[in-house]
Formats: sequence, C-alpha cells, structure tokens
Amino acid sequence: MTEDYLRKIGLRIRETRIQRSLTQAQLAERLGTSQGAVTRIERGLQNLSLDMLARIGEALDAEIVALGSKPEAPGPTHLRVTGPTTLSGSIAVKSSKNAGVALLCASLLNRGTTVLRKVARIEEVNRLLEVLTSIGVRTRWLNEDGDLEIQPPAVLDLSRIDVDAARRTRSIIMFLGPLLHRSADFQLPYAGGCDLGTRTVEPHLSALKSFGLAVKATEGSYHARVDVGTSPERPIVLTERGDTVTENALMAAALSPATTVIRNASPNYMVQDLCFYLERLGVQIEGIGTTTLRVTGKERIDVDVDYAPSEDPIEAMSLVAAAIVTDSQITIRRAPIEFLEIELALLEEMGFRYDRGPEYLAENDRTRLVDLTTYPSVLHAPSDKIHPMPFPGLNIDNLPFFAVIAAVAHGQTLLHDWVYENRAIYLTELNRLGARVKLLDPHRVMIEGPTHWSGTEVVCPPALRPAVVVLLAMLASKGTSVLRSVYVINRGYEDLAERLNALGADIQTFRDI
Ligand SMILES: CC(=O)N[C@H]1[C@@H](OP(=O)(O)OP(=O)(O)OC[C@H]2O[C@@H](n3ccc(=O)[nH]c3=O)[C@H](O)[C@@H]2O)O[C@H](CO)[C@@H](O)[C@@H]1O
Ligand SMILES: C=C(OP(=O)(O)O)C(=O)O
Repeated sequence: MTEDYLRKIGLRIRETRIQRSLTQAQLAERLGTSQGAVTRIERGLQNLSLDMLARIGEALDAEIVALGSKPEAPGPTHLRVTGPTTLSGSIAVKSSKNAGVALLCASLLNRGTTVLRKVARIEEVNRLLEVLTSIGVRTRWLNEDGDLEIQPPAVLDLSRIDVDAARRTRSIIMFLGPLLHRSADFQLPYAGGCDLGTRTVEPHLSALKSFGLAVKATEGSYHARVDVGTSPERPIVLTERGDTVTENALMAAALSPATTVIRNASPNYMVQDLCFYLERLGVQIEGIGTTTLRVTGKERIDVDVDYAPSEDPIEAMSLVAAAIVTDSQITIRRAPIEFLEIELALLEEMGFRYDRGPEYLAENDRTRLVDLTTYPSVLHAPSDKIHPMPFPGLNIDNLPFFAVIAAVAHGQTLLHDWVYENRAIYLTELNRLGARVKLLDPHRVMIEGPTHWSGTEVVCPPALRPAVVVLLAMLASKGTSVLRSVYVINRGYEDLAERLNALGADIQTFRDI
C-alpha cells in the first residue's frame, strides 16, 4: 500500500476509534496486539494485511475501507442498515443544534469567556467553529461531554474568514446581529445549509436596518455597512415569525443600551435558550416565550459565563418516530415537553400509546423535561391534514417525521409542508423502501399506510430531516439497506447511528477513502 493510502486508513481508524470512545489500549486488546502497533497503524506507519483490516473493522463495528472509492481524499460517509429492528432500552436526548448555533454566534457579543455545556458535536457546530477560529476566536472542547469554551479576541479579523466553512451553513446569517456592533464595514459569505429551496434573508435585513445595518449582496457575499450607534426608534415588527431572524434582532438589541421592542418574535425553543444566555450576560428581557420581547441591552458585555443549552425537541421527535416505525418500547429521557406537546397530542389521536414521567428542569433551570416511554401501538391516519406552524404549533422541523409515521398508520394521511419549497418532494424517497407517498404538488403529499418495508440503497436527500426519515424507515425494512452520503444527517445529529445501535439497531458506518 502507498504511504498516503496507509496514512488515510490510519486516520480513519483513529477517528472511528475515538467515535467509539475506545482508547488505543482497548482497541489493541480487541485486536490481540500491542498499543504500540495501534499507534503505528493510526499514524500510517504499519503495513496492513486484508485480514488485519477486516479485524479492525469488526473491532470498531465499522467498515474501514470501501471499494470503488476516490483515492485523493476521505470520501463521504455511508450507513449500512440491517433490519427489521426492534429497539429497546433508553436514550437521552442531546442539546439542540439550533440553540447550539445561535449561542455560538451570540458568544461574539461577549468580551469575556463563554463556556457552553454539552454542546451537540455535530457538523453544523463544527462549521461555525471553523468560521469562528478563522476570524480569531479561541475555541476549545474541554472534555468528552461536549463542554465548549469560547473566547473572542479584542478585534475580529474578518478578512481571514473561512469562506468554505461559512458557505456550508446558513447559521452564519446570525453573525449579522453581533457583528454590526463590532465593525462598520464587513463582508459575510453567502449563507448555505440544506437544499430546501429559497429561504429569504429579507426579514433579517429589515429587522436589522433599525440598528443602522445596510446590506448589499455582491458576488457571493453580503457587504454590510453599519451606521454605528443607531438604535430602533420604534418597535421592530418582524415580517415573519422566524427563529433566526428573532435571534438576530435579539443579538443586535443585546448591545444596545436602549430598550428594544420586538414584535411577532418567535417564542420557539432556540430563541428561549438564547434569551436565557443573554440574561446571564446581564441583558434584560421581558416576554420570553411570547411573541413580544422587550430587550434592554448593555453598552459593553464582558462576563465570564457558563450556560447549558437545553435538549433538542427535534431529536426527541426523531426518537419517538424511530420507536413508532419499529413498533418498539423505548424510554426517551430528557425530552423538552413544552416543545413536543402538540406532536404528542396528534400522535395520541392517531392511537400512539406512551407514558410521560414527572417533569424536571433542564440544566439551564428553565426548560421543562420529561422521560417518555413508548409502547408498540396500532396507528391510524388522522382525520385532518397535518401541517406545521411557527411555535406554538407542530414544529416545522418535525413535520417530515409524520411522513414515516403516516406510512405505518392505517389509512391515508395528507401532509402539507407549506413552509419549504423543496422539502415535501424528498419524502417520496420513502417509496424506494416500499411506502406509498404520492406528491400532490410541491407542498403536499398523500401517504397511504401501512407499509411493508423492504431494504434498498438510497442516496441521502440533501435535507436533514427527510434524510433521517429515510434512515428510520430503513430500521424497519427487511434486509440490508444502504444510505449514502450522510453528512446531511451529521449536520444535525451527534452519533445517531451509534446511539440507535445501543438501542439494538444494526447500523454500520463505512466511508469511501
Ligand atoms: C438554525 C435554526 O434555528 N434553524 C431553524 C430556523 O431556520 P430559519 O430561522 O433560518 O428559518 P427561515 O427564516 O429560513 O424560515 C424557514 C421558512 O419558513 C418561512 N416562514 C417562517 C416563519 C414564518 O412565520 N413564515 C414563513 O413563511 C420562511 O420564509 C422560510 O422559507 O427555523 C426554521 C423554521 O422553523 C427551521 O426549519 C430551522 O431548523
Ligand atoms: C432546516 C433545518 O435547519 P437549518 O436551519 O440548519 O437548515 C432543520 O433543522 O431541519
């Protein structure tokens, strides 16, 4: 094998070992070799026989080398799922992607050190960390629990921004609110993310205009000019009740000593987490959890702060859907109940049986959590269509899970995804596994259940939730399925395959080298 190839395989082995939380000594023991040999393998200094590669793959429960791969760079990651699976046991919900990214952006408001506890180690967070590091912010994972320390420099170097990382995440748009206090003239690469069709930035620009921000879209970037020191003279009325736009307005208001009123604000979970963090920074906020926020900011924020964002209602819903589609009894611990109530009420109407434990508080001392135990249930289609709404409503990101749920329910379910132009279409990928999902128009699908799932190969649709929905259907599918290119899932879920395996799923991760 060439040295370069050995080095790539070594790196891949090392990454997988760390993902599995194994030390080199533990892996060596499983392989019946020495720790020194594992060190050499991981550094690409050891010639590897096919037999040894197979044993490493077995020890790490992952396919290390896939044939037909591109030699020049580690290729995309894929999943091989063997089903059908019945899940059992218990699983804790991780902190949310959407609060995580908002708080990373908000840490730019603070001259002091921010420690965020148990941040989900997901690709979306990684991209933002790359961007933050590139502009001079010192970021450091403190431990394996996902505690993250963030220390912005006195002066940000926006000219060195990691453009590639910035273009891979839409969350970068939330730099606008904090940056307008840092710089009178700056450029931000265009925002990316899932391919869900056009997502407007206009509400962000009109909300931030009253803080003196004017943005011109030039070749591939936003060119921002700020009339520094401007504060809103009247309430900001958001034209849409969007989550990130509310967060941008909040972050702009946090460094404005006047009182800013934001109307038609989103009261959704990530906005609440951001508010709780800003309160710890000394910003006063009235109306948290409602659609009118009154924010009294500070001229300068310089506080060493420690904050634990709450659990992810969308991950909790994903796990509920996993239990339903596999007809399993599992316990989902730490589910943020306020943000799941409508979903559960609808599921109850559809015949879903579950228990809800007593409420307790998340580590932020504000968000209410419960443990949910699911039971095998016979589901039937709801009498009305299912559609999402801004909070409080059935969460926009939870709608796709109702596609796979409707596919196991008896009868016809109409799903209306009015929000995203391109998302409903991806739900028809379930048909490859045996579902009957009919696209009525770009926003509506009719789903007929129940389904006899059968395994096949699918390339991940380029949208996070539809991709997870396909993975969940694969758990229920008979035989072997392959889900290709799962970056899109890793963008929003930490170790999803490994965590489902701990509940009894059989999912192998492999990657083109
Ligand atoms: C990082 C983050 O927090 N991302 C979430 C946030 O994205 P984000 O806040 O960026 O969502 P967008 O602003 O893109 O809104 C999503 C779509 O909904 C439309 N829209 C939204 C609100 C409204 O009252 N009316 C309306 O028409 C928008 O025009 C857009 O087409 O909110 C989305 C909608 O909940 C979620 O899918 C994302 O997971
Ligand atoms: C659409 C989503 O998020 P984002 O705003 O990160 O694209 C999602 O989480 O389903």
